[in-house]
Amino acid sequence: MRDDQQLRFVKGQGTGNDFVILPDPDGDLDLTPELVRALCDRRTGIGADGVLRVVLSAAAPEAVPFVGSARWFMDHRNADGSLAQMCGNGARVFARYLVEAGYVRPGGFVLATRAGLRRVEVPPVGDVTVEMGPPSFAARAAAGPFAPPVSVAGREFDAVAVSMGNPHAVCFADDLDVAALRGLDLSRAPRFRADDFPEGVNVEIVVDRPGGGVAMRVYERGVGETASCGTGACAAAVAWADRHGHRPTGGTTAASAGDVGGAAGAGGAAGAGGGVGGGEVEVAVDVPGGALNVRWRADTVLLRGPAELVFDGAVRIGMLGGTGPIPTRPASAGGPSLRS
Ligand SMILES: N[C@@H](CCC[C@H](N)C(=O)O)C(=O)O
Repeated sequence: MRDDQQLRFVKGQGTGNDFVILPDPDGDLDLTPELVRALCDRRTGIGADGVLRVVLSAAAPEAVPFVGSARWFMDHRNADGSLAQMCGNGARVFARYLVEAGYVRPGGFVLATRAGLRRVEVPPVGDVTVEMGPPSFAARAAAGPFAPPVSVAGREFDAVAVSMGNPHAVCFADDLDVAALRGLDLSRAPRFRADDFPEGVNVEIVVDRPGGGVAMRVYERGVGETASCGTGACAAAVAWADRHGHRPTGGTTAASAGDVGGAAGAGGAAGAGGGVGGGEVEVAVDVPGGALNVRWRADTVLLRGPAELVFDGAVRIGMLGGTGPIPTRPASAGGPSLRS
């Protein structure tokens, strides 16, 4: 519900990666970068790492190709107003919202995202799982393995470039333990060659976790340091497993279905340190905001973790720094503006 002055929202978070959820089923809201920045401002707005606009696929021009497969489109924006292809924690929070708001029954269903269709599994209570699709390791055909230099926290790394729909540079800090990882200064943006990451990149710093798996911190494209990043956790997990020679075996899992892959959320030992079983590789990923579980299968990666709705309310748009009345889509326009 909204009027010219107020915009209703729900605040959600998954392992501390937090989002302003804007219900906009019919796509009436013109979600400008300025409005996103104002909502996400932690001093003068609600405060969040990003915005999740909840819109019917039929009302989102980008999602029209998915209308037959996914009723809802996750319109994710970074806190700086930019678009991202995918957000793993966002997808889990978005799915939890759809269930709690009564739009979808608990269980398995499919979301439309800018990276394509993503199957989620939302139990009535407890962790939410999203099927993230297969990772893609970047390689430079002629020049051998691609190890782009990345400078972050005052250190230089040869990163592992992994796409989870969005770009990641995974940096292994082999000489650091978890305590030393916590002590790094991530206040400054990482540096990298624009040619290596023309769309920018999310940067993960990764160390071994006692008991197996990894601990990581992340500097997100379009946000800054965050308490967690779901796509980053998947990128870190598969890069770590691959580095140790652990790759999933077998072909498409029995439960897979078309381009959204297998049934998310089935099986898997919570908190497993890292191991291979039944053809899949399971990796525990600790982030500053909590713990995530990643399972890498031959055809997809499953991300599991908490997703909570924290509070809801109405924001007085006129009071947000630099914004005027709520921007609405002109009746003649084909859909909401997707300027980045
Ligand atoms: N926090 C997200 C990733 C959000 C998008 C990212 N900042 C980008 O620009 O690619 C996640 O949980 O995956």
